[in-house]
Amino acid sequence: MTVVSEVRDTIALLRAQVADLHAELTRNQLVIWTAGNVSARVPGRELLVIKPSGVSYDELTPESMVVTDFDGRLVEGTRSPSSDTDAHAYVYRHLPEVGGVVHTHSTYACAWAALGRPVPCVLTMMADEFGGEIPIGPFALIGDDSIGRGIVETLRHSRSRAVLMANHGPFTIGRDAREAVKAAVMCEDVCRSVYMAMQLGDPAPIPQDKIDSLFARYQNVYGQPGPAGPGKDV
Ligand SMILES: O=C(CO)[C@@H](O)[C@H](O)COP(=O)(O)O
Repeated sequence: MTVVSEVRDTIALLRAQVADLHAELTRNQLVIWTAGNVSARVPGRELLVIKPSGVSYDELTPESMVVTDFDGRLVEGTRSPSSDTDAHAYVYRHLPEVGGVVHTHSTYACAWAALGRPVPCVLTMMADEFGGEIPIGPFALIGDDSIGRGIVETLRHSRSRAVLMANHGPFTIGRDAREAVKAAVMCEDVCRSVYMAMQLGDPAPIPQDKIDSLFARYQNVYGQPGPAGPGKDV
């Protein structure tokens, strides 16, 4: 029995979930052409499911998803994995609580990334979802561990599920892939709202104790009780 066959059912579910979640990127207008990707950790294994590189979102199916190890090596599938696979794998290797990673080039988040300016916490939704500002990560070139390292170093000591990699764009994390997609949607929305606020004047910061209180409520009470757990919008 191979390592993959032992988790075949799990991988089948993740292939379907990851393929479906790419449709959320287009539905929420977070990507153009093929510029963005979603992945999911295979629980208990050093494996991840991610989209193939450069394939149109319309063509993505569960079968076209690929499985790689945490060195980005293809384990299952016929196509080359996303060019951001090394970054996703680095996050899974170093942040064990993370089950999903998303990268997009959404417009407003990229505008903040181009400025290299963190997004200040001036909206309750930011406090809810990100627990504070959305930080900027270092400039890093694609092709080795440097993007992953920048994501992990920035998010390791932050409550934020989003980082804007300088001159590049947003990477988001979650306990699963759906949560990481939600963070990507909310990241773009608050980047747009705060940008608009700044056209009108100086947005008012939220005091730290209020941010803490909003974050605690949203993470622990919001949503439906039950197996999905608090903070899950099932
Ligand atoms: O940021 C980049 C390239 O700069 C990537 O996110 C690509 O734009 C999408 O890559 P694939 O997932 O299709 O390889």
